[in-house]
Amino acid sequence: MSHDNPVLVELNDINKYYPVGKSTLHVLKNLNLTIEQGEFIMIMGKSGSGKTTLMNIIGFLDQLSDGEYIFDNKDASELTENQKSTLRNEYIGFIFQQFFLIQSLNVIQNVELPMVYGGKKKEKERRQIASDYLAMVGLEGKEFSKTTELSGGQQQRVAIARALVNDPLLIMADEPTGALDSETSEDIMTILSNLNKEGKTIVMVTHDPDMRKYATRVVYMKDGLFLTEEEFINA
Ligand SMILES: Nc1ncnc2c1ncn2[C@@H]1O[C@H](COP(=O)(O)OP(=O)(O)OP(=O)(O)O)[C@@H](O)[C@H]1O
Repeated sequence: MSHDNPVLVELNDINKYYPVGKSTLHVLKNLNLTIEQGEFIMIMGKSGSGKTTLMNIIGFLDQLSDGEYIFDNKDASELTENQKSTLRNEYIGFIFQQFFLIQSLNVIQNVELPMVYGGKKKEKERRQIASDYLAMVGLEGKEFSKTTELSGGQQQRVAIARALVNDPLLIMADEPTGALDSETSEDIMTILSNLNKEGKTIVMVTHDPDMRKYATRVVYMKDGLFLTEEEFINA
């Protein structure tokens, strides 16, 4: 891996504990991870290994218990909740297995939403940007459809467009193809892979080894620890 690119994410010795009854569950164990701009990181591991917890910490959806998190040269521990939600909206685009589209809004309104929250762009500009991204993911003509009228693959395309409209530094994708058939999964992965080739940094969680071919780097997890590929195969 080259070290020419700026570092976007730096996790130093982070731990995450969850209280479970009277005891605590140690979910992430002294993890160190550096992500440079332009990488496509695939976090692989079985159910319960801690992938989603790690993603949630990187995406400012959850707090670490201890350790240091530097995002885009900003120390997360020094950010207020308001600063974190602004950062989440402006710098990070989220894609989830279950799409999480808002059914009471049509397709283009869903895609506009992160710009509405951002409050910086006028309605006409928002509409134009949203429609450009919808065209980019192959959904031209579906702008005013209900989200419930779309196939799973189309819904995930809407979610990808929504994740992109604020031109985020980082795309976080948690099992983005988990609810899709294999052909549709490949279409979605081709979109993500092309975004990465154009320079977007992507972190994706999966338990599907076939997805590794899209990554520039694979991170293996088991029981809250990072393993080498060899350790992972033998585990
Ligand atoms: N809020 C919580 N409170 C208590 N335990 C939790 C909480 N969230 C997750 N855990 C536990 O932390 C561990 C890691 O969970 P996590 O969801 O990060 O794993 P995962 O690798 O993403 O699994 P999956 O592939 O099933 O989503 C699991 O043992 C889980 O039960």
